[in-house]
Amino acid sequence: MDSMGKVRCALGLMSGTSMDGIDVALLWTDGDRELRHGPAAGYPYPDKIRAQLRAAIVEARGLTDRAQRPGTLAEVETALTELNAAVVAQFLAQNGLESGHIDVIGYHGQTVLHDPARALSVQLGDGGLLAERTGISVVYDLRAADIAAGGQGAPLVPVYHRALAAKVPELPAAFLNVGGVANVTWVGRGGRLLAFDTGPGNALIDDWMLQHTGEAHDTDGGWSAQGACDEDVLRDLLTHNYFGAPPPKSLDRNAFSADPASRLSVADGAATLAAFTAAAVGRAREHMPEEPTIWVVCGGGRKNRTLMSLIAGNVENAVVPAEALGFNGDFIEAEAWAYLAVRAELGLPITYPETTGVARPMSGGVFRNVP
Ligand SMILES: Nc1ncnc2c1ncn2[C@@H]1O[C@H](COP(=O)(O)OP(=O)(O)OP(=O)(O)O)[C@@H](O)[C@H]1O
Ligand SMILES: CC(=O)N[C@H]1[C@@H]2OC[C@@H](O2)[C@@H](O)[C@@H]1O[C@H](C)C(=O)O
Repeated sequence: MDSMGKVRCALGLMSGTSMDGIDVALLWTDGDRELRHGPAAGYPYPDKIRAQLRAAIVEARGLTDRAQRPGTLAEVETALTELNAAVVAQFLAQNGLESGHIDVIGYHGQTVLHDPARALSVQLGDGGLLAERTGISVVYDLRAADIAAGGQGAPLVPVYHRALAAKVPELPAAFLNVGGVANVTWVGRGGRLLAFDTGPGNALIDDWMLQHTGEAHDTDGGWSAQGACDEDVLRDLLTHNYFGAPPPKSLDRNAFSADPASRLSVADGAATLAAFTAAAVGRAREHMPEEPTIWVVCGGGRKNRTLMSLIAGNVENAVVPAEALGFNGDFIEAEAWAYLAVRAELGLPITYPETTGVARPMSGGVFRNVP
């Protein structure tokens, strides 16, 4: 498979479950092995949008169809899409680019509901409006075809992790993304894959910090480093039947509750919730065919030093931030959405039985060309 296809210039737009903002990354790729990384940048959500999204998540609980937009959902979707268009314009200007330089945008949007048991995963984001505003073709709703075909609709980043694995000295390797939720991709020799959400990532820690200190997260793990894990509470949290369940499996942002920790001090709560995320990563090993030689950690959670050392205590072999292999750990998911858009345009698979449980490898995406 040395034949290199046509290289396309793709822009990935990712807004993850942390609801912190929009990550943008440029990638030149043939949708296969050719990867050339361009500039990347993060644009935090304004407080107003963040508050609207928190309300939207509550409203979205009642949805029964991914296309429904009752209540404020339609208004929030339009505001969010306009914001993404403004961010694209800003990103292009900051990097001396014009819309004509970009072949395609891979647009994730914002997940407001993920319930694979009901074949429902809803991302707010209007691809048609984004194409109109930016003058660039858009591929979006990349989870839709997979979930309609009986897959989990998540995680989708594994096919990109597999492409990155070419840079890992020895397989099998695990790519661990610690965002709001945490997900892992195990890449074996010959590109064999296994992927699933491991459990909580930062979401419980973030919510805890916001509630008790008004801070958005446990910066660098400072609070958790001062606290002690409450083993009884941790045991209680780990009784959830998700961890022993075999993959495929994926999670909603709010699948777990921090209630068992409610009596703890701020520092002990942060330490216990970090220990919960790390222990869930440890439990993920039960499902892997072989121990990874290395754990490559991406996503904002890799900046929580307490969490990183707790993860290291729950796995065998090395745990390194993505930067150790030359990757930009803040933008792997945005790059992945650029990569997925190109694969979708080429009709290449983006999900597999081993990543989402879909019956056979599937392509996906909804396409909106420039009007
Ligand atoms: N300096 C830091 N110290 C501790 N945690 C941090 C730091 N910087 C970011 N984070 C954490 O990382 C989170 C953002 O991570 P990231 O952008 O990878 O998540 P996401 O992409 O929104 O989520 P997902 O992968 O679930 O879709 C923040 O909400 C915060 O919890
Ligand atoms: C439904 C949804 O948005 N899921 C996210 C979430 O955040 C992490 C984990 O849960 C993962 O399954 C997924 O995101 C990544 C980008 C993915 O699909 O690969």
